[in-house]
Amino acid sequence: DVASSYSQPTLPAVPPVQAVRPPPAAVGGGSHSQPTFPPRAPVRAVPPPATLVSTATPGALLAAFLAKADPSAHLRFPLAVSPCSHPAVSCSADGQITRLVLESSGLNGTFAPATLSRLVELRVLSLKSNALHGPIPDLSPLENLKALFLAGNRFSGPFPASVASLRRLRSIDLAGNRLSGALPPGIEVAFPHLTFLRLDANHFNGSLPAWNQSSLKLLNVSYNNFSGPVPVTPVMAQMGAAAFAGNPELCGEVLRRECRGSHLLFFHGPGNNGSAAPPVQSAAATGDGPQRDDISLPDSSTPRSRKLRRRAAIAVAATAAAFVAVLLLCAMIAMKRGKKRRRPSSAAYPSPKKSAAMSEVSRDNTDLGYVECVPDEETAAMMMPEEKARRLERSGCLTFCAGEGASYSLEQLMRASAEVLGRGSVGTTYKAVLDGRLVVIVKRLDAAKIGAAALEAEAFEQNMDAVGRLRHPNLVSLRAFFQAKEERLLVYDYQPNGSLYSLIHGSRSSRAKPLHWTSCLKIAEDIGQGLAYIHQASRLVHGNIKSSNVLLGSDFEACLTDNCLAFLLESSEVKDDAAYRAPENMKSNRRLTPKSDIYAFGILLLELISGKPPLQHSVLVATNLQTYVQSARDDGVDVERLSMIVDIASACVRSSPESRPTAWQVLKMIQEVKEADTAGDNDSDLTSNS
Ligand SMILES: Nc1ncnc2c1ncn2[C@@H]1O[C@H](COP(=O)(O)OP(=O)(O)OP(=O)(O)O)[C@@H](O)[C@H]1O
Repeated sequence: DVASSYSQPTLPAVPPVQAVRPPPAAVGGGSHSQPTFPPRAPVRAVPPPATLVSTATPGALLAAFLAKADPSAHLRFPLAVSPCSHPAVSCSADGQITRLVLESSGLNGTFAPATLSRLVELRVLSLKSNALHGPIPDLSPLENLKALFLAGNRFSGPFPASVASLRRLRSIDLAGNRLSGALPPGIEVAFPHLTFLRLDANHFNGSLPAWNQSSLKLLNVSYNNFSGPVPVTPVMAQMGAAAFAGNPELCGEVLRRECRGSHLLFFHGPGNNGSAAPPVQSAAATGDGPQRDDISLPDSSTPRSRKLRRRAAIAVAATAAAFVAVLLLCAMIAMKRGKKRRRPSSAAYPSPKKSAAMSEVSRDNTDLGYVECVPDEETAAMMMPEEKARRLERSGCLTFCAGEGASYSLEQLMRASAEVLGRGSVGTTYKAVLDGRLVVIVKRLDAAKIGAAALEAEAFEQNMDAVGRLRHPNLVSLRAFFQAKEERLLVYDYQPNGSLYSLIHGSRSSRAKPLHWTSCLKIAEDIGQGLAYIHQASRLVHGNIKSSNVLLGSDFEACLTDNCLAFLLESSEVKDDAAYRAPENMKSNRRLTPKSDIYAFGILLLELISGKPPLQHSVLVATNLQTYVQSARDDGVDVERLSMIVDIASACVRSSPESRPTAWQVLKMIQEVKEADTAGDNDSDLTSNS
């Protein structure tokens, strides 16, 4: 029994999760009943970059950049007119570009050297959430740059040394790329004003620098291959263990993981040759700073540690003072506006049936008289999520998640043209187009379906804040959320290629075959990656895994959506898809756990490889799953490998939650089958697609 042998405790207890997906390839391979992928759009007709660069006007430099970054001219950027008139661009009085925000714009080429890097007046550059690949070019001429957001692309190569020369940088976000190698020496002191640094979900290795500038409010290096002790500086200790998670070789007291060859968890960072040194107490441990239950550091009374402690206390006090000041400011603005505006007490939570389009959302919310608290874009780009949160009044604010720059305002969101995509278990889903360019998905929660408890403002904000921090190539990102008195909206990335449900069942006739075997393995691995990340990185529960909650991204990568809305489902009488519901959750008052996600994943796996609808529990227990799946496939898939996947699914759907494998174990099992399959393909004895 493959599954039971895999579920032996041979796997690490706290394993790493590969947060970066492998190169897209498998989905769509083969000729057997595959979706027809859209053909490539024609190449933009622009002069060759060299010609453009030599003229060196901002417009020409931008054109040269787009010629390489957007080879299919997907963006339709109007290059004939001045770029300054485009909403993605801000310019100085003399026409120099100071801000360029091309997020989620479908850029899938490369970042050509000597293009944007010659826009020397740039303050903010964001190319987040595209599919740019290749190295990050030399950016050293951008001496004025304060915010650099390149997260969520496929950049490869080392940490760009040129970035380390940009001393004015305050915000750096390189998360979710394929960057590798050690960080440049001296990077910990390269940016005196650094407030925000995200390097998570890359392939960086080597030791961690000892960042300790008091300005640094957010640091995340999780899901890389860093090794050695996490330096115990007051600033790093305050970040909490999650900031360093997913680096199996990291150790030290911040992670409460003993370093090999050391019996003392006292470190002063790299460079001390691992020798034991007196411990440094973090601000968290002084009781002054935000308390984190995962950090408890030993006491110390050396002069050095006292100095560090004093500094930490000052930093925490300053942060607290700023927090109070901003709250007061927000409250004053709210009171002032509240006096001016009518605030109808009867602003009912509109029924989704009533609101067929976002224009209705717009009318409702205008009447609510919300407080607009989105800062201007440059400020937002440099603000910490915490700072943004401080700007958040209890109602009526649009909050951007996980350090996202505020790339649109609440007003733009409310003005967006929108179409209803469907009515799900927790509300209505709209596809909204902001200012005719940016497409987002807006989910409008329906209080009647969910119940008031889960929508209570503070709990809702806390939950969405946690969900908004999830960033993984196989998860649909929550970008922002909005709450007014009786309104809750969630804003997600738009996924262009439909759902797995449609792919499996959509246009198929009743005699249709299941998806190509290679695609099945790739999709199963993608979902496994996303789920393992949720369980490992955040310790949250997805709560609603099913084929309609797996969407296909621009490269047909499978992405889980509606992530971690379990808190909405638990407290309600929501009618979810019962087939995916674990037997222990059949009662209405259910507590969703990682093991209920695993059960749902098992059902989904069977659906994926058989091409048949999800099996109800009562049918499942009476079914020989091997026969059930094999009878659904007549495409020559190697029987042994097929039965290995069925074994994995069988382990997931065991009645007892304790005996189901973890998401990480499931992922490893799928990857092993996939690797065996690839090796077998090379021997050309598998998966004939007749
Ligand atoms: N991020 C997205 N990008 C593109 N389409 C989406 C996105 N999110 C949802 N959809 C589509 O919108 C439709 C409605 O989704 P919704 O989540 O409201 O319903 P559901 O998935 O059927 O039910 P549930 O609420 O139980 O998940 C579905 O067809 C879904 O594929």
